Amino acid sequence: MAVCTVYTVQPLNTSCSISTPTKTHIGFNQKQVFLFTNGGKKTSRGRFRGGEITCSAGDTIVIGLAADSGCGKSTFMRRLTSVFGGAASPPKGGNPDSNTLISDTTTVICLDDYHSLDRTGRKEKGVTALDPRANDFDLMYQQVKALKDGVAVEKPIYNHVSGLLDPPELIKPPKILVIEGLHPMYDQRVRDLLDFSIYLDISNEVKFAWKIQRDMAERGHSLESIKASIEARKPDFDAYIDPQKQYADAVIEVLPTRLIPDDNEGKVLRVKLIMKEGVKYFNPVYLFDEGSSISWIPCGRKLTCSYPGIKFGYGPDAYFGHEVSVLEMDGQFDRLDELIYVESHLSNISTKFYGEITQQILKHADFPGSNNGTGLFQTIVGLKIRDLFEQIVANKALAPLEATKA
Ligand SMILES: Nc1ncnc2c1ncn2[C@@H]1O[C@H](COP(=O)(O)OP(=O)(O)OP(=O)(O)O)[C@@H](O)[C@H]1O
Ligand SMILES: O=C(CO)[C@H](O)[C@H](O)COP(=O)(O)O
Repeated sequence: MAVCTVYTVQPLNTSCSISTPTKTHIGFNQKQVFLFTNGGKKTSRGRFRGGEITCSAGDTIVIGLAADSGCGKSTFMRRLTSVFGGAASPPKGGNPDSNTLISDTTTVICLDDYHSLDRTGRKEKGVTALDPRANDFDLMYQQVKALKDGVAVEKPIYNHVSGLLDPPELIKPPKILVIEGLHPMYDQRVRDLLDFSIYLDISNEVKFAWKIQRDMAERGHSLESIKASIEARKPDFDAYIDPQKQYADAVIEVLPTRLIPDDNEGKVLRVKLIMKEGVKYFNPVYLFDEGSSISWIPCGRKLTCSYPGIKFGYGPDAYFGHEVSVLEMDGQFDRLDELIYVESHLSNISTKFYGEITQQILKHADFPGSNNGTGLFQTIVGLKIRDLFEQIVANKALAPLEATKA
């Protein structure tokens, strides 16, 4: 009796479907496998003890987060991990300069690890890290695909301290893989692997203000060197990074406030959450009335607002030819606990209990942006990703039942 390809599930508590020429058959949870004849008949079942069995359809969902350097990716990742109830840390006992962060549910890999040229190599060739020629998209694709299919990979490490490529580290397939960095949506093959994608779109004025805050105040760089570094990156940023936002399912756009005329301090922010319509497992958040256009100044009896106040906006729009819903917040909260008032007027936020957004923000009050739309919208996107993940898992669990009915 010939046995056809055998598949199993690598992570526990996941399921896996198997296709034979005659029928789709279903794998099993908890490291158990079925063997199938090439006619599609089940022959035996037992515990998986390792070997050559691989999974035909992995259960890892892949999230892409694109942004320029210094635009809040790490902060966003910390908020996302917290929504899943854990803290992330680098692989235990591994390279201390690893860029990877692992928690119970999520593994965040930094796409800088796919730089094909190290710092000296880029200098010699006169290319920046943003240039596709300095990155290995074939390897990025192969490894993200392998992880999505449930197969562990030996991923390279780009060492930001030495500027060199270090020996690789082992990455096992997680429940949720986040690929963050400069190019998660640049290569179509990688883009097609994404279950959801986000772009952090920080306007030049705000990027400059944040860079000054971090690199001048915290790292001792001069104003001139910060300006020069931003200018040097700009052509490649415009050519290779910025265009990725057209592919994103959600964009968080950060702009200077309109509440203070000619403001150039970059402290008060106007933040837009642009949500694509029609994305599977993603229902955009809305304010008051889905599909209407709303302008709301919540400052009154329930919300303390000092100058320049707070203004919300919501409504339908178009973004790179796609239908989108846009939620906007201009200004900042005086008291974070009063955010509950705003939260209670938002719908489709995918919280598990009343006040979950406010609780998350209060928990991380010290993270940058907790008092404005960046913190609020990053938290909301985190909740939407949790919801998307839970829907995908629930759907996969139903698939075997559906298949047996067929
Ligand atoms: N929402 C925010 N509001 C104000 N400042 C912020 C915000 N997010 C980030 N920043 C500023 O930008 C800096 C970089 O943030 P973060 O480390 O999250 O970015 P990053 O994209 O991960 O950076 P890198 O890629 O360089 O490691 C922070 O130290 C802070 O000064
Ligand atoms: O744009 C970047 C992404 O974080 C970095 O500039 C790039 O990874 C190169 O890093 P380094 O300056 O440490 O050599």
